Amino acid sequence: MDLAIPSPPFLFKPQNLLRPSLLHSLNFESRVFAKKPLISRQNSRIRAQFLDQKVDEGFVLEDVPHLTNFLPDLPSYPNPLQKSQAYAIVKKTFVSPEDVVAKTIVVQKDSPRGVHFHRAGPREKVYFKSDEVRACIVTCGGLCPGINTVIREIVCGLNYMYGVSDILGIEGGYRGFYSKNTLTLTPKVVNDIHKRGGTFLRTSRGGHDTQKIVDNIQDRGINQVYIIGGDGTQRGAALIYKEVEKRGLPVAVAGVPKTIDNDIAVIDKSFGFDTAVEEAQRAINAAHVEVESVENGIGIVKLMGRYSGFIAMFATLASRDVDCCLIPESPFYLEGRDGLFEFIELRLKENGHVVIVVAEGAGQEYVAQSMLASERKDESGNRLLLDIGPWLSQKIKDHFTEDNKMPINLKYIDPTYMIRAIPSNASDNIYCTLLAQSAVHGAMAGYTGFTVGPVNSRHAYIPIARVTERTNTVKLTDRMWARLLASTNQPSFFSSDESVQEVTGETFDMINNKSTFT
Ligand SMILES: Nc1ncnc2c1ncn2[C@@H]1O[C@H](COP(=O)(O)OP(=O)(O)OP(=O)(O)O)[C@@H](O)[C@H]1O
Ligand SMILES: O=P(O)(O)OC[C@H]1O[C@](O)(CO)[C@@H](O)[C@@H]1O
Ligand SMILES: [Mg+2]
Repeated sequence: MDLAIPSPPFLFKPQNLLRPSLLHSLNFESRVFAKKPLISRQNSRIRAQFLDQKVDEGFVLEDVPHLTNFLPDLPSYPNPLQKSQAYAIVKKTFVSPEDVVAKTIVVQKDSPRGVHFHRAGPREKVYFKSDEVRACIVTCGGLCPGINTVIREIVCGLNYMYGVSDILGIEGGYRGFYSKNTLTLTPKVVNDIHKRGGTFLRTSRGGHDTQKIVDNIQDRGINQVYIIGGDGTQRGAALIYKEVEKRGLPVAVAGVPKTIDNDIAVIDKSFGFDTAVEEAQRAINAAHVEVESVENGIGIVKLMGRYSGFIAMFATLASRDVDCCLIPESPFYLEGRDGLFEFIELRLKENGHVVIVVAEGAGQEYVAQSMLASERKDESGNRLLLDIGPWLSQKIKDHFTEDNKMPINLKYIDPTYMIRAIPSNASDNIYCTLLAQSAVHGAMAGYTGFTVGPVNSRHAYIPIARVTERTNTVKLTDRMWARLLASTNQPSFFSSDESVQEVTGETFDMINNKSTFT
């Protein structure tokens, strides 16, 4: 494939150095380049020379859109943080646009440099005058500890760091844009909200109508939109950003990823997750206390996790009282050798009790088969899950009472909403503050269509599409699941002759094409 090299003056502009658009113009496919260069090695050397050796072979930047991409004449201003007391003695007040965060930090000597994201933080120039900003904040999807902290810190960050005072709250999720009046948000109004669970702005599922939302943004003169929500919400945010771009509006769209399930890709962990895992300990502890006090006690705790078993996995690892953890990514079976029934019987004989943690999305096929249920969806189009908890409890009861096999004492605990309807803990609060401030710095700097989040502990600006293109799930081939199996000593539920690939979630999509249960 021949290399169509743009003229050097274009190439050597510093702002062009690392952009994927440039890589595209050089016949690179930015995202797969690290693994699969589309040009020959010789050509890539030519390219590296042209780029003043700033772009090494295998370096990929996941650029985020900027308002000047479609509004080239947009004026910029010195960042008011230059005069901020908060940043007065910071050594390096501003983050260079060339500071990047590596997606993969465990590498070999000869590995390509791989994918990188812009480091989040204040930029030297901003593209909004403080008194011309009209920002809005919306929260969508399910609840999660820490949403109120993010709202509070966006409001306070805009006001204290950038002198912005015109901030609106959109009530009740996406549909609030076109069906509700707005709330006025000031540091005073949001002062205490981080101490409460839930969302001060309320939330909803469904109701995303891009045209109506952007009409409303335009009508109200909003020029910064902060959207807090999960994968569905971020998909909606991407559509809003695209429509804003199509209409040529000077509106920055910033996403803050929120999900109790920790199912958002790329970022290290979602806010509120640690709080939820901590709260889950209380339920697990209660189950343990109950079953320890009776003969042949079996405790079952159901935790959230639609397609991703992170809450169940981390709650199990943290607790040490859990004998077996069942997650959507790891098919399990009940009967026969190394099945769940055999394992329970063994533990009862050994310890007199057993605690099982089950993620709500685990074993859905089983429940569906036994209930002959048809698929139902919520307003956002998410599949409504069948209740694995009572189903599993009943199956275990039936098994042990059949032929008077063994007298058992089964206690079922379902703390589902309790783990997400609480305020965030201290570390999540700090995390939420960083997310909010990063989002504010990014929007003020003119970035748009981006989401914020920590990548290998460094906060970064990530193109929205990167966090929505796949669901973050527990990889059975990763060490963390092995650590759990080593800690509980539970069966892995796959036999050695079975290909691990078949059960890792890497070869099939857990959402659309569920795994087969044997
Ligand atoms: N593909 C999509 N395109 C546009 N909007 C979407 C899309 N998917 C979901 N939305 C909108 O995003 C909002 C939230 O979506 P959803 O209910 O799926 O929750 P979420 O953001 O994924 O959060 P969580 O799953 O963590 O509760 C809803 O208002 C929904 O209409
Ligand atoms: O009942 P709701 O509020 O729609 O939300 C339940 C779902 O939301 C989640 O908490 C994700 O936000 C899932 O774990 C759960 O299945
Ligand atoms: Mg979701």
